[in-house]
Amino acid sequence: MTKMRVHEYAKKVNRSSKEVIEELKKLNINVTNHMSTLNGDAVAKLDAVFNQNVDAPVKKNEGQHKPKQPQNQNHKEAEKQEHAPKQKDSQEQEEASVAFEKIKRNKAAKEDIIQQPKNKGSQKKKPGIHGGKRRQPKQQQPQQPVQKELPEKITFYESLTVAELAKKLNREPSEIIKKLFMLGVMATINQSLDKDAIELVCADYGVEVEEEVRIDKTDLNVYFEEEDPEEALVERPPVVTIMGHVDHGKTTTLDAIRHTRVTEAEAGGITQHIGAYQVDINGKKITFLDTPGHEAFTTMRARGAQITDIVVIVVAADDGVMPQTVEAINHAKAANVPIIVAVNKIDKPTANPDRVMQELTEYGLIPEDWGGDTIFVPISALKGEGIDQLLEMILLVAEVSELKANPNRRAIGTVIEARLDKGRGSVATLLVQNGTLRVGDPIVVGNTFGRVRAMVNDLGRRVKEATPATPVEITGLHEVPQAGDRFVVFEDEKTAREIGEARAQMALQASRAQKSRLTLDNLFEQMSQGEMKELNLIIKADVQGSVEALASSFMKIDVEGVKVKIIHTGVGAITESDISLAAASNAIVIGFNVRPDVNAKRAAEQEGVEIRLHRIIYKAIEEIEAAMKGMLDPEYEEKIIGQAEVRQTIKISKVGTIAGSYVTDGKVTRDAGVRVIRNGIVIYEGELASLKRFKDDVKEVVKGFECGMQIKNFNDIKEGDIIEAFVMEEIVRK
Ligand SMILES: Nc1nc2c(ncn2[C@@H]2O[C@H](COP(=O)(O)OP(=O)(O)OP(=O)(O)O)[C@@H](O)[C@H]2O)c(=O)[nH]1
Repeated sequence: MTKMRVHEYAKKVNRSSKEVIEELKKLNINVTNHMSTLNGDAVAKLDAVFNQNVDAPVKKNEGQHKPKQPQNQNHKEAEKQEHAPKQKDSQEQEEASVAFEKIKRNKAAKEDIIQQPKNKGSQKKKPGIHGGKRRQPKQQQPQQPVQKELPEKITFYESLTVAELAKKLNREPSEIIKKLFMLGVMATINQSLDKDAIELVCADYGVEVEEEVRIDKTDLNVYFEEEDPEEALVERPPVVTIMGHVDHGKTTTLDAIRHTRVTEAEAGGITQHIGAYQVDINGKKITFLDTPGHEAFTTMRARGAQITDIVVIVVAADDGVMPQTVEAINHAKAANVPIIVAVNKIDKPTANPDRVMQELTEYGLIPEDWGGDTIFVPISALKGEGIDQLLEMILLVAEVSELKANPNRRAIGTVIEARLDKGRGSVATLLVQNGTLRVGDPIVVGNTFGRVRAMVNDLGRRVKEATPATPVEITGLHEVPQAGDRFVVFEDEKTAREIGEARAQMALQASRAQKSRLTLDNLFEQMSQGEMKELNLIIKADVQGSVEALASSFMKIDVEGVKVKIIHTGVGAITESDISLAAASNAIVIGFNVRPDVNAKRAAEQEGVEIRLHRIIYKAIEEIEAAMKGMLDPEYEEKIIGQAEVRQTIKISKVGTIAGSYVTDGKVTRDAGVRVIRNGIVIYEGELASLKRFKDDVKEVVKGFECGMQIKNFNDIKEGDIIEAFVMEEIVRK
């Protein structure tokens, strides 16, 4: 005789658990709640009460033929008809609920085999689900299917369906479904399981799981994260940026370094400004970024490119620490880059290097002599004094930093400068950060791509390759990239083209999305940024009189010096040409007693043109005025959309309490606000953390269906609680 729980029985006879419990009380059978187990005797007695076929068999293979169901199933069908919501997904919900029913019954019947969900045509496809070739239908030999060994480890990408997971684990899907059920997860064979569920099942089998991470080839940052084997790494030159307050001598210092330290052989070369240069000190190179100031440094950083290894802060000894000195220190600190202080202009009689050092201690830059670890080098950039020491110190800091790169890989790096040259096309200075860049390399730079046609170094000489930390100017790109863009060399031109084109496409879409049209909501913002002198309006109304009345009233509005300008008026519906005019002139369209036609509506959506419809003149005026003053607050009112009854609570560690509920009225939506009502009293108000049908997150659940709800920051949910769902609806301005 079958044992089952009260709620299972209630479901079977299509009654509420409460009714069943009441009947049981009448029968003098003691139960505590709907989770209580009923023995066969009790079930038989209840069957008699509820007119069930005593011992109605739960057929093992009923899934094969849908109509052959136990009598009670007809009740279910009837119930479903009754509650059938007009929702699109009602079919799915029904199917899911049939499958759920079956799992429950089969569990109750302690069956070994759980039927597959009764999806359309699933009977025929069944062998396919098992891989197609293994044709022996498992149902025919339910005795003891030979179990294959469990794998030690499985991998997955994003998610797996129950069937896929079963295959990976060498288990029958039915077994997985059962296991999931035991673990509190209702699932059907084709349902996809998230990471948590997969891990739960695998942990239960003692199988290790690993989520595969697939690389997005179009994301250039990915190539920067690849690590090189330790043995492939060799020392590379440091990349240095010079920062400091205006007129403290950044440019003079950069010039002094450039002129004193260009190697003998290269001395004849005329240094070119390509945005960076290298100097050679006894065989060791240092790369200087030739764009002094913070802007370049922060722009690069803002774009995610950290290319500087050491910052030299130039402070004039006759002037001391100034605002931009502090700014420079903060930038370097934020980037976690070591700082060397060059105390400049020591040739000046008014120079007071000690004062500079003293002042800098306030910012945590303490000289070694005073017990700190910041290197201070007194220099006179103008006279070329102290430059050697400065360079030596840079090399010392570089050595401590152990800067390394792998020259034997495809190059990656960052754009330092780029421009369009009349004769040569797109010209970009690239700093190779890792690998070696060669002429002919297929390359993606920012959102453009190409092949390195020619390469010129900082001395204006043509070179064939550029090793790590070397700046070179290249030609051969289709478009001009931006400073701070990253570049990556690819194995072949085809890949570079594909990735470059994909990136260009993505950038285009992003920029389109960004190009925000004028709306009432951003009107004030645009006005306050001083970008707007006039507010362009297009007025369409039902009669000429209204057009004129509106136009003259709008013209009188003057907020913060921004005037309303009527660029077009007309009688009749809002048309597509009104929209294109609005789009071209960044205007808002006001419709008075008229509506946009279909094409206009579509065009407005596409172009992001705002249309405001009104029926009362003063409201139209008020709205525009309020928008210009930045006082356009949306108005909301609350609307109760549904109610659900908590029938069961499930505690999941680390997650919280899930309220297994039944929607008794209206609907519950994922984004609705919720109130927990106990004995007619609101005990909590908040929002949902999750709304699920079985294992699936859903947007809404309608009357007559069960769902699992979790309330954000509230776990004190109890059986019998009522959950009221409400939304705040914006009142449409008329
Ligand atoms: N006496 C003396 N004057 C210097 C020294 N270094 C720079 N100067 C002078 O200080 C002035 C400013 O120098 P720049 O190198 O242009 O300073 P900067 O920091 O690059 O200035 P901005 O580019 O305007 O931010 C120039 O007139 C230089 O000649 C130095 O060591 N001694």
